[in-house]
Amino acid sequence: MLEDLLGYASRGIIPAICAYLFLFIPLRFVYRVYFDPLSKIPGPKLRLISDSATRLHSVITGGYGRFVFDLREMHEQYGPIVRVFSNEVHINDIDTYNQIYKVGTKFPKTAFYYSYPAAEYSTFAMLDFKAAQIRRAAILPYFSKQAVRKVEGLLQAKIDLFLDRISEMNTINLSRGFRCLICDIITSYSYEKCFEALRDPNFAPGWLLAFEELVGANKICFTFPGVFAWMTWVFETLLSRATVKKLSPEMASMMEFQDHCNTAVLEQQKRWLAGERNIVTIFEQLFQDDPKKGRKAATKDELMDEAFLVIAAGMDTSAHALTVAVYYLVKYPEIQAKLLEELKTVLPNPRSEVKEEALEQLPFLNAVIKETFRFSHGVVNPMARDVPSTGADILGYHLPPATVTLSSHYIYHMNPTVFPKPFTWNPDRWLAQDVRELENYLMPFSRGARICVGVNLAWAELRLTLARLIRRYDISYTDDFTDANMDWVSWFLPITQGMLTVTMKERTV
Ligand code: HEM
Repeated sequence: MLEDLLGYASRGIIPAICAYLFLFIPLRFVYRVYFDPLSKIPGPKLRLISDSATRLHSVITGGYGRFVFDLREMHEQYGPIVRVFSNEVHINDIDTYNQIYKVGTKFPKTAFYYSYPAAEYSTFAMLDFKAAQIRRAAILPYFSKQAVRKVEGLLQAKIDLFLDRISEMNTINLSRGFRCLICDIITSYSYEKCFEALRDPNFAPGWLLAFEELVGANKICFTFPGVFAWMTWVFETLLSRATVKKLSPEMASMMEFQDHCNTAVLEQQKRWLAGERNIVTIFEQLFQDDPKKGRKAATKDELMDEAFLVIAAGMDTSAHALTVAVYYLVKYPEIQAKLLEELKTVLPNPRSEVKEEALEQLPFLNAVIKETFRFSHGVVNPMARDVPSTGADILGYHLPPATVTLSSHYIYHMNPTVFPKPFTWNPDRWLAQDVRELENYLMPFSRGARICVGVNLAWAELRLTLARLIRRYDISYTDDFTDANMDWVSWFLPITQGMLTVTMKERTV
């Protein structure tokens, strides 16, 4: 009986698979290449055989991590718009970028690319314009320039600790040190729960190592977000924490880290609801309804995901930018010397203190940071936005509703016409008479309705940390450091192949 059933099943399944492979896929390929609405858009045709197969291939070979480099070549070959998946086009045209990423845009985020577990209920994953605007409006006041100025003391205190800690170390892993610094700033600033990462003897707390280990999972997370969400659900809901620990200590460590964030924000909510008002938090508005603004108090899931998001969004981005800056300042001593001379005008002694306000006035420091942002990119995977229900006419093609448009900042930051010798780190280019065109092509924080919430905080972190670090220490690479350590691949953020390891000597004058 069972054998009969299996026989019938296999007799049905095998022809179905054959029909799918030898009839459906070839016919669909022909349709995609010659007949569908995107068929006129140039691009490599083989990718159109199967999106899933192309993605799977890139996971196995690591190709998706190099996708942004391939995109540059594709644009050189095919022009400013390239069809990269059956329903996705990548665009390299600044006017189109500024239309898609403007305030009041009609292009929402693409669900497929914004469904990360742990950020599912956060601002980041909100697709609806109105809902996102309401949520952002509740958080943005805590990230305004004035708000960041108010907590400058907190930033300075963490930077003091960082600078003192490195004086105790022989060799310093700066990639990790910067992450610890930024993590402690964000967690203290956002919900009073400093993770004390800077106090770890080697800037290597367990959760940070877990973060690094889990980068491999990014391959799945950013190539097949749905699959990753499902795997995370299994880890979180079906398995006990002890089992997760046995199966994947890294995953367990990450979950513990998340638990800390969750506990901190929920504890704050409890205190706030009990009437306490003297709380350092960026979530105060989210603890309460605001009928005038059409906002309901955030749910538990929303609060927990927002708490995790600020670290996920703010830690590696800022820390990577700091790493890139120091890497190049050590590589080019003459540029570092020029910066040091400028810094001495506001920091007379190696251990002097300085306010961000004074650093804002230093042209070369700000040029160094802009050139650093051009190289660190922020989010480096192409950001995905859907064509609205009206369709869109872009670069001579009509894109039907729900076509996915992709834009990689890397492509703009490395534009050779706007930035001659684009791969040369050269802060002086930002000191030219007219830098409007350069500014137009620099968008590490994205633009418009969904621009990064933490821009002012990130600038303050970069200005204060770089100025005080370079003024106080003479930095050299360790003997085993090589430039290859700083090569990166793109797993949403740029992930370097190794660490920036340095030795430092206190300056005496
Ligand atoms: C150098 C530092 C940083 C860079 C380059 C950066 C870059 C970006 C970019 C490009 C986006 C848009 C992503 C997308 O649309 O897919 C973004 C979003 C966001 N960033 Fe940042 N970021 C930085 C630091 C921070 C910091 C310090 C925070 C807060 C602590 C933060 C919070 C956020 C949030 C909440 C969003 C989501 C906004 C939304 O979806 O509406 N970022 N960031």
